[in-house]
Amino acid sequence: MTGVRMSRVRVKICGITREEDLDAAVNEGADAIGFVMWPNSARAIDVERLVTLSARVPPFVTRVGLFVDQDAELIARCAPWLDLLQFHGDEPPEACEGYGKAWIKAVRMRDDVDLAAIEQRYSAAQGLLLDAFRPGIPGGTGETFDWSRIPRTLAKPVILAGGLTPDNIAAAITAVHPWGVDVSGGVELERGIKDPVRLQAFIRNVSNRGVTGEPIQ
Ligand SMILES: O=C(O)c1ccccc1NCC(=O)[C@H](O)[C@H](O)COP(=O)(O)O
Repeated sequence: MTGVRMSRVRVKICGITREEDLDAAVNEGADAIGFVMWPNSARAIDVERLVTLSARVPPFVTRVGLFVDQDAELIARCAPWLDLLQFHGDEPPEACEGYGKAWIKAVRMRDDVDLAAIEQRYSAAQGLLLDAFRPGIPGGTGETFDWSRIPRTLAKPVILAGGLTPDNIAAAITAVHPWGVDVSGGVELERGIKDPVRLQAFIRNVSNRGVTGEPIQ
């Protein structure tokens, strides 16, 4: 049987801290690389490391910087080394703008979250990254959430995150039909250290799916 490939699901590998992990992700075909600039994370890098790692990213791979309610001055210092900003805190929309970069809004899927209202409020965001909610932890929890809570009616591209692994990614794509997927802990040996085997399996398992979640023949 020949499958019709309508589109492909984009993959972001998040929490990159080392050159070898960056190279492995890029060589496997990652569309985007995430750098955690929030200093309280075990996956955090500083601006100096960002400059070094960012320079290693080839053309057509998106460099994404993650921020959690951080100073405008720090974000502005990072921005020249990034293609896209990802905001995980309570930043109002105005605080996400003014850096000359496209940005996405990370939304933690608390029980009472109103995605339609968030989409309206953050209307200038390029997409919504939907992640698990755990009190006090702004991201990278390694936990999934109930994917059926994501309405099909959102206008913005959805990036699915939270507890994705090589084993559940096919089911996640089938359930959500996301524009993209984002993984950190599911491809790690330990925090900030990626496992090349899991990385390869994750990206290959995404690449084998179209937007319908059906295998591509
Ligand atoms: O990874 C972190 O430590 C982190 C800290 C603060 C804000 C965001 C963070 N990560 C955000 C990501 O984009 C993760 O990739 C996403 O939350 C999924 O993580 P995981 O559940 O481990 O795959």
